[in-house]
Amino acid sequence: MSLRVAVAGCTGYAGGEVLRLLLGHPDVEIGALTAGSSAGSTLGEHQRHLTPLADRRIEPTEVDTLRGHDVVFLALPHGTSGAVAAQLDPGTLVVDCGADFRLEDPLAWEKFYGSPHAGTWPYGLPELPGQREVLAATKRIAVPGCYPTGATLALLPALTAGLIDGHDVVVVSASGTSGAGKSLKPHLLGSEVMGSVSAYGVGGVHRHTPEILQNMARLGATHPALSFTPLLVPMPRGILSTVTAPITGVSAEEAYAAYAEAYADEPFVRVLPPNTWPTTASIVGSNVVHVNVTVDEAAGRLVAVSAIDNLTKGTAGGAIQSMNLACGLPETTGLPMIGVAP
Ligand SMILES: NC(=O)C1=CN([C@@H]2O[C@H](COP(=O)(O)OP(=O)(O)OC[C@H]3O[C@@H](n4cnc5c(N)ncnc54)[C@H](OP(=O)(O)O)[C@@H]3O)[C@@H](O)[C@H]2O)C=CC1
Ligand SMILES: CC(=O)N[C@@H](CCC(=O)OP(=O)(O)O)C(=O)O
Repeated sequence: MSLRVAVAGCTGYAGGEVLRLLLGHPDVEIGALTAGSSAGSTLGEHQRHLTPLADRRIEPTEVDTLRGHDVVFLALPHGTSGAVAAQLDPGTLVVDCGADFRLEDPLAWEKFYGSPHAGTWPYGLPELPGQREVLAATKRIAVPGCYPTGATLALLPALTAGLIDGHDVVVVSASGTSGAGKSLKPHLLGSEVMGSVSAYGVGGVHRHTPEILQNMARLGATHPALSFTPLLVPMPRGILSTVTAPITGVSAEEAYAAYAEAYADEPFVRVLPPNTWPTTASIVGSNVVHVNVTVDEAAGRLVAVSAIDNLTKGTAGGAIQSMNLACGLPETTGLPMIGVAP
């Protein structure tokens, strides 16, 4: 099979990672590359690491340019995907790396994004129960946010195995700076970021809060309640999430066994050996998630930790994993399971 694939937003971090992975995908031919103000320049001027595509000319993001492809990846700012997707053929697979179609509740969308809700597409997290079947039958995929991917995969076995009920979940996630995109932001200047860790979106206001809650409900949380705090750390890639929640009558060994069983057949999720804790350095550049869990007996809480690469499993790798399912390809096709170290 050779899928002709277009990437809109090819000069950004998400679009660049989609292209890095597509270049290693055996069933893909790279078609149109589009962006905004960069149209007319070559990809090599923006993505020096994508050497095989360095001389490719970037086109404006127009529907006529994106038509005629089997798959279109949208890696555009929030709020721009809906108008483009609406004009694409219903038979074209559209994979949106942005947030526009992730949330089911229009009120939650309006509260956290401050714009009208564009709609809801099948959610591109294959590890959710029943989701592989949904993704195999769709032409529209909403790629999860990077924090929701890390937090949800840290929580999944605890909720599906009934270790916790989800009424008091605390998530603290430390992210690398690429999560914020390439555009210039004063708080991301080197002098501001280097040598410092900072909290932001504090107090339940980060826009990934409703997305994590939506996933918790889907995993069986009866009264989902979440406190989510993101941290910005001076590294380019990676997210380390710690998740805690009240637990009663379950030992650390039982919690570990539940996680090991839940993820035994997942190609991209590895539960580390007991008392070995995830590090972002181990998964950078790969589509792999490292997870572990224990019970803090004194606090009466389950503690789970996950590490993902925000651009790979957290965006582009997850997007291609879902594309593979939607195109009837083996789910792991073209996706790296090997990180880069040191
Ligand atoms: N970074 C991450 O970890 C993650 C990002 N995402 C999502 O992916 C999307 C892109 O994010 P990211 O790559 O970080 O952002 P960047 O700012 O790095 O890139 C944005 C891209 O969109 C293009 N663009 C901007 N405005 C327009 C426009 N009006 N019309 C057409 N193209 C436009 C830019 O082109 P130009 O160079 O011409 O301006 C660039 O290619 C966002 O929706 C984001 O939420 C999702 C998960 C994680
Ligand atoms: C470090 C950092 O700034 N991260 C981004 C999240 C990036 C991401 O996954 O989010 P979307 O796809 O929803 O934009 C943020 O907190 O806004």
